[in-house]
Amino acid sequence: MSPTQPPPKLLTSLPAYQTLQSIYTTQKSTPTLTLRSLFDKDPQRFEKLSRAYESTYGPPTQLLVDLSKNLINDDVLEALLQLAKEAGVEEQRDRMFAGEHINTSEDRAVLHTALRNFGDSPSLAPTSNEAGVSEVQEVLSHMEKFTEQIRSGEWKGFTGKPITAIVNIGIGGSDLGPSMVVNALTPYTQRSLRAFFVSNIDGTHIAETLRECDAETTLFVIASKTFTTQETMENAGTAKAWFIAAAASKLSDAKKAEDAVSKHFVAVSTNTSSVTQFGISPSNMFPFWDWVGGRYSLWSSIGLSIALMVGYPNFRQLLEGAHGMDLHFKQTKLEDNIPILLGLLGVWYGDFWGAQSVAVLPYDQYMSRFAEYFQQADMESNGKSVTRGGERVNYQTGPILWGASGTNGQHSFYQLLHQGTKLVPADFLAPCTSHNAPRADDPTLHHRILLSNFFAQTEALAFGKSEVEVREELGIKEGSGDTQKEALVKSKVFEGNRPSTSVMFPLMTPATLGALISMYEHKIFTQGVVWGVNSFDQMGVELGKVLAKNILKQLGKPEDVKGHDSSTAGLIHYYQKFRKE
Ligand SMILES: O=P(O)(O)OC[C@H]1O[C@@H](O)[C@@H](O)[C@@H](O)[C@@H]1O
Repeated sequence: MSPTQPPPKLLTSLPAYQTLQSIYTTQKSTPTLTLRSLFDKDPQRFEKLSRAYESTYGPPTQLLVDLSKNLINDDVLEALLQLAKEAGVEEQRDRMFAGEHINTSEDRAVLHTALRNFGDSPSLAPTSNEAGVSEVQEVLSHMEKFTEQIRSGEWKGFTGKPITAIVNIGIGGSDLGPSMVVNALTPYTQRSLRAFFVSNIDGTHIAETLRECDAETTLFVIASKTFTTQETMENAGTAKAWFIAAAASKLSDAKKAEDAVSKHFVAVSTNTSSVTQFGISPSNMFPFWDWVGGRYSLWSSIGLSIALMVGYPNFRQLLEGAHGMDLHFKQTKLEDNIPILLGLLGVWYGDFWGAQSVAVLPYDQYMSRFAEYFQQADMESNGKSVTRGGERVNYQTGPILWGASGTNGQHSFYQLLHQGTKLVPADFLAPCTSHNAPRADDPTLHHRILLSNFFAQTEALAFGKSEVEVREELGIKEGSGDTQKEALVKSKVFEGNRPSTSVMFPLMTPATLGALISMYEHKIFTQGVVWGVNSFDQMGVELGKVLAKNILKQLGKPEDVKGHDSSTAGLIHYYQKFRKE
């Protein structure tokens, strides 16, 4: 740990924690935080508790973040902001931007924000002289040149045909970001190019993808920060063997087939020697640096597949949109700082109301992978139970994050959101305008219906339907004496008071998406600081990897299966009995 960085205090030891705890306990006995009464009492609640974001950098980008349907009043908000101060959110934020090694366990800087700083905002630039920061623009230029060559057809495959399929082979941060963004920005993609993302070691993933591809027109992007990840290396090896076999049969020359690899394989990594060893020349390599965390890497050359699909200018706008939000996060006072407010709300629900999970619910089909992406970003960042100082926490840290795009979720899990026994704070996101107007006679019909559902759901969650209303609707007076009818009344009641945050934006554009991702990254950061954890390592993924390597060696013969508990040994023996070679 750098000497300038004191070990964090436990959240429960902060004075503002006690204030919040007492507000929570008091309101439990005499409910003060009921959304119906909060809205009734204050006609200005929406104006007071919604925040409009307008970018000051890059393409004009707007977001409306409505916090008013959250279980907060002035006292809660004040105490939460005080909590952010006591936890040192602003100081830690400034350390991150400056390039201090805030990833203490790995002794690394955390500078994904430097990847989207084009030099116009010196106040956000790192002061630490971290190796690689000065190369960012150079790598972007290489990406720009290469993506233009592929998209224009100037870059030819080994038989002289242009590239028509991009296969990104990577996993975790080297997969989820690019695949989520390519999906979200589908309207901006070059439709003559198809994108595939292979991540799983399950041979089905690569096999099904290769069935769709033609070696003559396919470009493989091998994306791995470390270039040692088992899944990626095996999938890349399989793709290379498939390619060489296809090229050899076409060219009838093994040497020429090997040479053809350079036209069809590029690498994105921090590990030049392993890339070279794999057989990809450094000229076909797009580097990045150890200060870019895997789950924060889509802004780096890991975004190559994005740039290939949407074009470099749109990729740049994605980065600019994110930078606009970085400026907001760095420069806006706490009470208007959207990522900080979102982060504090999460702490309020997790550590005081006992919420175990949060739902992310985009009403935009293009954002169907948004929740999946943020599962890694959030849960791998803050799923920790010791602080940066090594102290075991005595409170909840990162939530379980889940979600699906609207309206699909409504016909699936929303029942639990409305009437279940668990509190699930939810973020609802929606664009005001859709990219699609599938019906000629009424172009906006689908979107109007979609958005009416978006508005209705947060209203229903917040205000519910009281017993009085249900009785009135059914015409059943209190104490009717009919047990069946009484049960029906109870089952139709919606308690309401279920919190949500709504995020709206004019249209899903590259810059808007950049701003949204950056907003959530900084929310995760804020929470990590409040909880005192290191949001930038992922020690918890290691043990399983080590055990799997050992087990792999024992899968051959039953007598090799050693050193396991009876369950694990029994499962391996079952596999050995039924497997087919
Ligand atoms: O990009 P590489 O190095 O292949 O890592 C891929 C993924 O590996 C996992 O084990 C995690 O550590 C992720 O954070 C990471 O994104």
